[in-house]
This record gives sequence, structure tokens and C-alpha cells, in this order.
Amino acid sequence: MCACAWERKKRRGAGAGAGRASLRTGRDITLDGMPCTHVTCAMPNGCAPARDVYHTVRGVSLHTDSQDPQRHLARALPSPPTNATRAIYRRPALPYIKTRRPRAAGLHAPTALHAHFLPPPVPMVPVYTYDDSAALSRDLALYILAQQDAALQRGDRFNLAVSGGSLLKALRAGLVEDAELRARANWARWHVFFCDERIVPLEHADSNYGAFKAQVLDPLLQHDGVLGPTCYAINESLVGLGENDRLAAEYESLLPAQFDLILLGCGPDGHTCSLFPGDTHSYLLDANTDRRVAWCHSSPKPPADRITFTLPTLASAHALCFVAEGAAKQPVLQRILQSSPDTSLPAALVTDRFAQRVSWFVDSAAVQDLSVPAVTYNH
Ligand SMILES: O=C1O[C@H](COP(=O)(O)O)[C@@H](O)[C@H](O)[C@H]1O
Repeated sequence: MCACAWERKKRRGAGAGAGRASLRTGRDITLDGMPCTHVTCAMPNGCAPARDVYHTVRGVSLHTDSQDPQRHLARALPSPPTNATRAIYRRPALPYIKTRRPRAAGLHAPTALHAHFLPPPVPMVPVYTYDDSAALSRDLALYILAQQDAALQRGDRFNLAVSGGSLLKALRAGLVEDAELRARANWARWHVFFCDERIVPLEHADSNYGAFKAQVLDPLLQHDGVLGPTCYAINESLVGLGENDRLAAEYESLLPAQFDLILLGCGPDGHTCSLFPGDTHSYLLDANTDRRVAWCHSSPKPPADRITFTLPTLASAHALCFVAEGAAKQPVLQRILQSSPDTSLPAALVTDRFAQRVSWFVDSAAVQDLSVPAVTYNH
């Protein structure tokens, strides 16, 4: 039953016949532990709402005659918070948004709707923040192992996709160098793919596979001869033949139907995978494409030719996790981890669009001066 002031007043019999009943309930209502605001429902003399007037739209309590509150508010409201994000869903110090439907004169039906609701929280996803790299790497490894365990409950493989770049150092520190966590990884069940790959030979210094081998596979072998995961690299024999579309299609054919976890980086320009911002690369951001891997040409960051997961591949993952460390990432994180993310940046677009499955692991330097709650991963 609705616990709002309007319902309490109605139950006391104070509403009917008392003239135009307009209630403004204030901001003292909590739903699922989240602060909410009620809509003011203005009623003409003696007219009670036709039906139950209580709705919850994405965590915002809505008090209206409308049976379809989504229509009124859906566009303005953020994506629903997940259980994980609920804990950090918080009220930002921003002005209330007010929507108003003009009153139709002489109607004996609810006539005006003043919706007062909280603006989007800042940010919408868990951002696990660490003062030092070692603690971040350890919690990242624990997060990955939790995804591994969940995957192995669902089936017999852990399908993981990794990015290149700075993320790999954190993987090495957390998963490879830590003997206890290394032993918790069921390596034989791991199937590792690359979110993006530079179209170069596998031994080349720019190869993401090569970097993963150097940071993870080789050190694993050195530790007690641990045979690492099964890895899926690009078909090297196509490199340099001008067959980049075919190379992307071949790689696509190796992918599992769904990833259990995709580990993402974020460049200072807001790119993730090899999805780059800007008009030149907007062809890579087609959410309706049936390609799961695309050829990225003229990459602004060398080398120029790459392949990359597309948005549908990211969309189908069980979990997506970004890792960003260092002060150089702060300006771009400011544009991503805010209440109105700049979705022209692919990393922001992914965070915003798949918010319910996205987590960020960052260090304090990367989020300095941002409104990010100080939370760490709860294992
Ligand atoms: O070029 C790339 O850059 C991004 C970000 O790398 P970072 O070193 O700034 O963390 C990486 O995620 C991607 O896989 C890689 O190809």
C-alpha cells in the first residue's frame, strides 16, 4: 500500500470534498533504501483518483492518475540501478526537474501533474576506488575470480575477453604474481579472447596478444609451470595482405555466443576496445550491426589498422569491467563518470548503455576531484 502523505490523508478521509486536493509530499520517502520524491497530484473538488495512483518508476516514486507513468518520465529518468549500484545510488546536489502538464479547464478528472523527482545519481555504476595499485590489482583479481565462479556454475567454460594497454599490468600483479589468487584460477577452463587487436604480427611490440603473453602467459609458465588459459589470437597469416575485413570475420567466427566477462580499458580520448570517438569512426558504433567484430581503419592511435568488438558483442556480455589508473585519465573520467555522461565518448556510451553490468576499478589519481563515492569492491 502506498505510504505517501496523499494516501495517509485519503485514509483519514480528509481528501474528498475538501476542494482541490493538491499534495506535495516532500522528500522524506524512501523506496528500497533510496530517497524518492512524490509527484504532486492536483485533483479537482471531491474527485478521487480513478485508480490506484501509486507507481514507482525506476526507483522514483510517482503519484499520479496516469496508468502509464513511463510515458511521462521514461525519457528523463536514468537506467534502473542494480542491487550492486543501489548501495552507492545517492542524491546529488542538483536542482529538481519539474515537468508540468497544462490543466484542461472544467474537467472532472485529475488535471495537473507536477512531477518532482530526483535527478540521476552520480555516477550510475559502481566505481571501486583505490589509493594504491596493489590493492586495486588484488580486488580486480577477486572480482574476476567471482565472475569465473559464476561462469563455471553456468557452464564449463569461463569466456573472458581482455583489452590491451595498462590493464595488463594490473592482471599480472593481481592474478599471476599473487600465489593464492593464482591458485584459485581454474586456468584450464579459461578461454581468453581480445576485445581489440592491432593488425600486426603476434610477435610485434604493438600486438595485444603479444602484450598479454608477456604479462600473463609467460609469467604463469614461470610459476610452477602453470599452463595458462586457452587463447584466441588473430590469424597472423592474413596480416599485411589487405584482407582486414576477412581477418575480422575470421576472428568473429571464433567468439563464443556470450562472454562471461569483458575487461575494458579507456584511453585518454575516451576510446575503449578500438571504438574511437569522432565522426571518422562513428561507423564502429552502430548498435544494430550484425557484425560482432569490425575492422577499424585509420585509428588515431597507432597502429592504424585494428579489429575491435562492436557494441552488440559488448551488449551480450554478462559483465563488463573498466580499469583506469593514473592522473592522465582524470579529465576523461570527468566526462564519463558524471550524471550526464558525454556519450560521444565510446567508454561513456558503453558505461551508460550497459550500466547494470558495468563496474569500474580506478585509482584515486584517476578520479581526483570527481564526485565518486569512496567504495571498494566487496568480496
Ligand atoms: O589502444 C588501446 O588502448 C586502450 C587503452 O589503453 P591504456 O593503455 O590507455 O589503458 C586499450 O584498452 C585497448 O585495448 C588498446 O588497443
